[in-house]
Amino acid sequence: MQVIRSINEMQSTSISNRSKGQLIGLVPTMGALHEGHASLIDTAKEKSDITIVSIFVNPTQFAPSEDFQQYPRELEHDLALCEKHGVDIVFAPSEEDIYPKSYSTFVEENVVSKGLCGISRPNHFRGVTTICAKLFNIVRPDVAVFGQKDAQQCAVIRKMIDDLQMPIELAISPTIREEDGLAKSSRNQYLTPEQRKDAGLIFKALSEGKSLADNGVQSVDRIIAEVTHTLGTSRRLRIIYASIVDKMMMQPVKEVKSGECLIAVACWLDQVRLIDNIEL
Ligand SMILES: Nc1ncnc2c1ncn2[C@@H]1O[C@H](COP(=O)(O)OP(=O)(O)OP(=O)(O)O)[C@@H](O)[C@H]1O
Ligand SMILES: CC(C)(CO)[C@@H](O)C(=O)[O-]
Ligand code: BAL
Repeated sequence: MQVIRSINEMQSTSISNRSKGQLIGLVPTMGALHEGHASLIDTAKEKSDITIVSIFVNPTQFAPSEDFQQYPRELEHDLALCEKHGVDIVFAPSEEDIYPKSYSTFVEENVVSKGLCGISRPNHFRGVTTICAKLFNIVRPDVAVFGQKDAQQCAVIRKMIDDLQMPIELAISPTIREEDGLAKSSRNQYLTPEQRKDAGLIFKALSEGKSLADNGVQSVDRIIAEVTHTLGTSRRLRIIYASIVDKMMMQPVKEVKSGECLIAVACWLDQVRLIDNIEL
């Protein structure tokens, strides 16, 4: 496995591999890798000849009040996981190379990114689309793999790829969960044992909502009432949003149509912000 830190070296390596006809798969990450990331790597390996994992904690997607400084950085552990899963190249650029002092160009999607997390994290997706556009230009992937756990992120990236005619296939990998259903996430590390117990309520609430829909309930209000009721049973949990939206544009729906929408939630578990979703 090769570890590349230089942007120029990553770009020339990819250009050379592409010229040999090799398909390149990219898994963009912020590191602190877990089984969720591992399943994205496995998906990338199935779809490409060369699998590249990028590791970069992207400052532009964090608000000044958020956890950029505190975000876990565990390069040795990450390299071991990548090696174990047969990654060919880890691309781990420095912040100064990605955003030199003179940096001034941003990519912004203006519809899909504005609701849900876009309300409480107004510049977040602008940071995500900017870093992904840069990674796509540097790594030149044929396929880029993202996790369904971040459903709005997937929809925003899909729209950017489409709007900007980027020649990239978007592959979406299912959410990998803990035994009690909690979506695996690097931020789960922040949870105390008591908070970790209450975190299981998020998937419980989503599953109860889905079960109503599976039993023919089409009323958005009825399903959201159930979801918020369950989340409300923990005094530690504060709901940021709980919405039913269409899968492509992330806009609120009036009525549940099976196969077309999902329940998305974000909440504060004390000081830790968690998101999850379930397809209906
Ligand atoms: N449990 C999971 N199942 C599937 N994909 C996941 C899971 N967790 C993260 N991913 C995906 O991994 C990619 C990189 O995500 P990231 O490095 O931010 O990890 P994370 O665990 O989501 O961290 P965070 O706590 O910051 O949300 C994203 O495409 C994300 O959707
Ligand atoms: C896609 C991403 C790596 C961009 O920084 C990040 O938003 C993430 O880890 O989901
Ligand atoms: N996986 C989402 C990255 C973030 O919350 O910044």
